[in-house]
Amino acid sequence: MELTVEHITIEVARKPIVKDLTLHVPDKQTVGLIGANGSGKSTLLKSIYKSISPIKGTIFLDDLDVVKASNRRVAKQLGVVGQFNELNFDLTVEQVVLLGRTPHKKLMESDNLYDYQRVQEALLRTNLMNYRHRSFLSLSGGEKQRVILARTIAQEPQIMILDEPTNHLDIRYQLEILTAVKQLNITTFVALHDLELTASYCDYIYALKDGELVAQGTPEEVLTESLINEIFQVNCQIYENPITKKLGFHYSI
Ligand SMILES: Nc1ncnc2c1ncn2[C@@H]1O[C@H](COP(=O)(O)OP(=O)(O)OP(=O)(O)O)[C@@H](O)[C@H]1O
Repeated sequence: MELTVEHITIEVARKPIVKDLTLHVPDKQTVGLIGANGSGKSTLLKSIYKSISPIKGTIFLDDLDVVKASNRRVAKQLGVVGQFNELNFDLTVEQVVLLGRTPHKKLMESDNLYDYQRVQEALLRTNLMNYRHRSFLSLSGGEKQRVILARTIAQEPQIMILDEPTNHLDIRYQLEILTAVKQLNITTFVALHDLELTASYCDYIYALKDGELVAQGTPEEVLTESLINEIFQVNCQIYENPITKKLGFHYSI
């Protein structure tokens, strides 16, 4: 499934936050979105998962018009791991992951063997089998983040949108969560702050500044010292990470 965003403008409180932006996420590719705090990354992602409506432009998942389609129709295809993952009521981990099946169910339809198999697989992929009877609210921030990823995996989306999915996670789980996402082999659009993770996991990158695209291309094309200086206002030195053989970064201000 591919994502096509064309000439999107989004206003929040009458202020343009995303400005005439066009981008494309090809089938089964992992595409990264980078930019400073407040550059409009979350706002753009929210318009793709229908939490906010653009005032102009179109968003398509293959030929599904996201702006016009119902939430349920979009949720059958698209999974979201957001920045803040709180629930107001308590459920077990297994129950939270089972909620991922909701878009596929009719009203009052009960959960069946296939649903429970999807939940089990999602718990295995996110290393959460031992947590399945724990209360969600009792978990740490990083554990909650993994449960939300498991819920999204159980949803069986064809495209996944992730907004800073490594927030709250220690180094091992940062790598684990991105590896688990990559192994799903589905179309992925992910906002990340960590440029080494971006360089390691993304096939292609879009860079956002003040709601406009300032660069796009492969990690090597986009993640240059001058672009990083321009969008993050830091001095940066790039080297080859001796372990990953991908880009490494030193920063100073
Ligand atoms: N409800 C709102 N009311 C007013 N301004 C808002 C609202 N939501 C977002 N904004 C503003 O829109 C701009 C873009 O915010 P957004 O959350 O999209 O940025 P971001 O790139 O995701 O930032 P971060 O890296 O900090 O998560 C910010 O200046 C923010 O203050």
